[in-house]
Amino acid sequence: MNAIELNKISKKRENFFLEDIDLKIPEGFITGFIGPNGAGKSTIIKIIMDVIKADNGEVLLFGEPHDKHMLRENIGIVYDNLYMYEDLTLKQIKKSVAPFYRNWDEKAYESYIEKFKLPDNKKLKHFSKGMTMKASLILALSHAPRLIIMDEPTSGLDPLVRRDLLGIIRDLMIDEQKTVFFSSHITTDLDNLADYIVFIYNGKIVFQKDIEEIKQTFHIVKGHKNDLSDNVKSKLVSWEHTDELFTGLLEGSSAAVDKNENILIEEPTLEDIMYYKTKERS
Ligand SMILES: Nc1ncnc2c1ncn2[C@@H]1O[C@H](COP(=O)(O)OP(=O)(O)OP(=O)(O)O)[C@@H](O)[C@H]1O
Repeated sequence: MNAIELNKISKKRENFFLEDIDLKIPEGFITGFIGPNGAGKSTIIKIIMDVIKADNGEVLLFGEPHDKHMLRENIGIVYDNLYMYEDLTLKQIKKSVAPFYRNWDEKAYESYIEKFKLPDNKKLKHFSKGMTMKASLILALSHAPRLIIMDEPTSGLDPLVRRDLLGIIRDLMIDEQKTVFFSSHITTDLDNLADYIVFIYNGKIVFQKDIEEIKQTFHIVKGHKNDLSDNVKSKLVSWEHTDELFTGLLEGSSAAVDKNENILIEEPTLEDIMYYKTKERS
């Protein structure tokens, strides 16, 4: 079953156009949603959450069209919005939101408070950014949603807090088999976490693949500039070079270039793929 399915979604904004977006987010996995600033990630998340309407196309959540009840009960959204409640404690916020959820699980809330080591009787204005993000995650998790959507949860966090938060998400998957849809322009967050990657650029989906397929599809190719023949160039998505050396991204079988023993083939990071794919298109 797909947790999220977008069929031919379009949305026009002043200087931006989301065009014919088809997307399938499978249940039970972590899907990373990557793309540079302004690519359209938040716009798509807002369309999924019914905060803004698409001009055309269809959104299905667990196979059903949008409906307020289904959205509230089944989706936990985690983003940087708790600053609106900075004069309240997490306990006070919890008291006001819990009655809206049929499946609110007070025991789960308390165990997350303990696990994440958050003081829930302290005003949010005294929380660090990382603590606020964990608070948002606790509120989302405590109503037992089937799907957790995180919009840039790690942006603005220092590397240690980011690692801590990513560890929490990983543990959630081991313990509870949640479905997570996680947008980030910090691709290193997703290198060892995501099962699937959706890559968006300029309002278009560049690819959606599982991590294994990505490893088989993309290769970093390196060598001396003299080995950057027209034949090698024709196989590369894009490349760059100094006076001596070149580095590029190959999409497809590495057999296309590995006959040349001076050429090195390496596994790319998601950042490499995003970098060279956006170079191709710019
Ligand atoms: N309310 C709005 N009205 C008009 N244009 C908008 C509005 N919100 C966003 N945009 C434009 O839509 C485009 C996509 O923005 P969006 O926030 O979806 O990108 P993003 O991939 O989430 O980027 P980031 O990583 O920077 O958050 C941008 O060009 C942005 O300027």
